[in-house]
Amino acid sequence: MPATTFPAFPEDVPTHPLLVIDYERIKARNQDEIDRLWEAGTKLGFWYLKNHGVDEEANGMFEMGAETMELPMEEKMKYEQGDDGMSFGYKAAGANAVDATGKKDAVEFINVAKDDALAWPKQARRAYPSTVNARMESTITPFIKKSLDINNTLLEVFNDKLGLPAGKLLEKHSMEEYSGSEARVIKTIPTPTEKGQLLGSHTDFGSLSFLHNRLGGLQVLVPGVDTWQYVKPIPGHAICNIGDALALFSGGILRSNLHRVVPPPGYQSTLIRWSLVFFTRPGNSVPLRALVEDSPIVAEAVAKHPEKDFETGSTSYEWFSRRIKYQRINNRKGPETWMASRGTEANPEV
Ligand SMILES: O=C(O)CCC(=O)C(=O)O
Ligand SMILES: [Fe+2]
Repeated sequence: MPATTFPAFPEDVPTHPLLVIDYERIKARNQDEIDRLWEAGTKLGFWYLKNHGVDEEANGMFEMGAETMELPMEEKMKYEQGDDGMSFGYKAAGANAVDATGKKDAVEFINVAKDDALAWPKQARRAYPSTVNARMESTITPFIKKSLDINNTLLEVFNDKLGLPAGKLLEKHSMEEYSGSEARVIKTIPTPTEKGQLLGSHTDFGSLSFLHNRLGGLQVLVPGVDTWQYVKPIPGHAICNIGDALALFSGGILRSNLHRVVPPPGYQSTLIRWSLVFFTRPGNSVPLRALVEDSPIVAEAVAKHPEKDFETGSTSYEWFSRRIKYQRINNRKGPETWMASRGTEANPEV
């Protein structure tokens, strides 16, 4: 079972401070807190979230992840994602590239679709290992429901700040429509000689990510700074970030920032690294484009930058499955395959 206490993040390693947003105050629609969330979402696209009330469910998810990763490889591979662009299921370490050279990633993970968690005991999208099924009702569905609740509240706040009609962003993330929304538990075995990327530099594919980290390793590339900087895990604080879909809907006002995972610093590099994410993504049929007809604020942002392209011509499903598919080593033909997996980071103006 993953440990719940960890050696501290070393003091002499520089980190990038994120704004700390208090979820209780956001829920109460405190204007100062909303303004700080807006600042975080528009400047870097990353922030800490405290008072989110999901620690217990997150601990259960880490246990589910550990139980799953302990299954024999042959068993896990029965639930592998495959090479066609589906994300749900198991991904072995080394199945994805981390860069254009085709260097392999080092992270193993299990992804559970929000659609399966909400439909349980019916199967919506795919079957899972027994360790997932055993904890669907007790652990996974409660974690996913709480995470959805939090991300939906944040979406409502961004909706209003963007001057969109009430409920517009929630409509694009309907609970009923199938989507790429999923929970992910990631395990990374320490690799003493590895200094490079464990999970390649990327922007997130959907709208909002809600991340629970205990060891360091996550790094962000802050606008205007040319070196990667660690984000230090803080107990009880989730790390939240904006993905491509919200950046596109908002005409680039909200920022989908590059990030990656490298070995944790100092003594932490000798430990198994566990992380947990819930990704909120738009419904499969939703076109990814700036919502210019719905908000003068978005329309103005787009008009100010005619050089930028917010018309992807893709639905959320197409965007998401393309990115998953071309990260896969099995689909690799050359550096162009990696380029085909890129999102808004390939268009750094967005
Ligand atoms: O493990 C982490 O800290 C980050 C994971 C991540 O960025 C992702 O899965 O998209
Ligand atoms: Fe990510």
